[in-house]
Amino acid sequence: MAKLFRAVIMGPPGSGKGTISERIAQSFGLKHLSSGDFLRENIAANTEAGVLAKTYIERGLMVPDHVMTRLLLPRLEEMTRHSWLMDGFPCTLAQAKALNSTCDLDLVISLNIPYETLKDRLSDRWIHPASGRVYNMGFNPPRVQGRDDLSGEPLIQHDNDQPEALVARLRHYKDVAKPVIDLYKSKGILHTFSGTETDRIWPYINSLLSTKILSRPEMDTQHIPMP
Ligand SMILES: Nc1ncnc2c1ncn2[C@@H]1O[C@H](COP(=O)(O)OP(=O)(O)OP(=O)(O)O)[C@@H](O)[C@H]1O
Ligand SMILES: O=c1ccn([C@@H]2O[C@H](COP(=O)(O)OP(=O)(O)O)[C@@H](O)[C@H]2O)c(=O)[nH]1
Repeated sequence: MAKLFRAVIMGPPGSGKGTISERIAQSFGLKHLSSGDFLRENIAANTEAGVLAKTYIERGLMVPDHVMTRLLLPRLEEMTRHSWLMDGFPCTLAQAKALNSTCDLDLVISLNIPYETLKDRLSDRWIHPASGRVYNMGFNPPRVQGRDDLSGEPLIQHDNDQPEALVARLRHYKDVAKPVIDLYKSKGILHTFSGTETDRIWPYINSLLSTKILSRPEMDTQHIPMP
């Protein structure tokens, strides 16, 4: 049986984590796990963690680490038979350390995208709140303007995707992500991709994952030591 593969994708808001995660999930058959989707599911189901998380998200704040870990780690522990890619978690060093105690990651993808690009993308990002499906008027517009392709329900924009809120969000991301990135760098599993277009970054991510995922079973049978 092919060895299980666990990866994380990191990047500032608008860097394309969701877009790239979907492509990875489709091309490599990994499960795409999203912290935002987990939170939305818990909010919809009125779980204790969901009710608590909602009070932070509504104020545009990050959900505290202990709520995030209590919510996500049990879900990951259930996924012992699946390969997965996690998008949106860990965000902080405390979350990364908690994740570390649960599983060994094979790979971390970090997206490094210029500010102007993030600003342009986010000011044009439209979201279907119930599913978390994301559109952009230039890049992947909905079939009917302002409506979700699958449900036909209205799309919304988030206030904190507008340029006024973005500078503070990016500063916050840089502050909290730096030690997480340093941690994964020191473990030798960090791969950083820079650029302004997902379509141009994607071939590099695709070929990296092709080598990592396809070579693993073969490496196991031949007992080639990992570098
Ligand atoms: N790992 C996390 N730690 C703390 N809070 C989180 C985490 N992941 C998500 N959240 C909370 O859930 C909200 C929704 O997350 P989600 O990833 O869907 O959207 P987002 O804030 O628009 O992020 P992005 O713009 O990077 O896609 C976040 O704004 C934040 O309040
Ligand atoms: O090359 C790209 C990649 C993404 N997007 C759009 O940019 C926004 C942010 O992408 P995503 O939600 O995937 O980023 P995340 O916040 O998850 O990192 C969305 O409206 C995407 O449709 C874009 O215009 N060009």
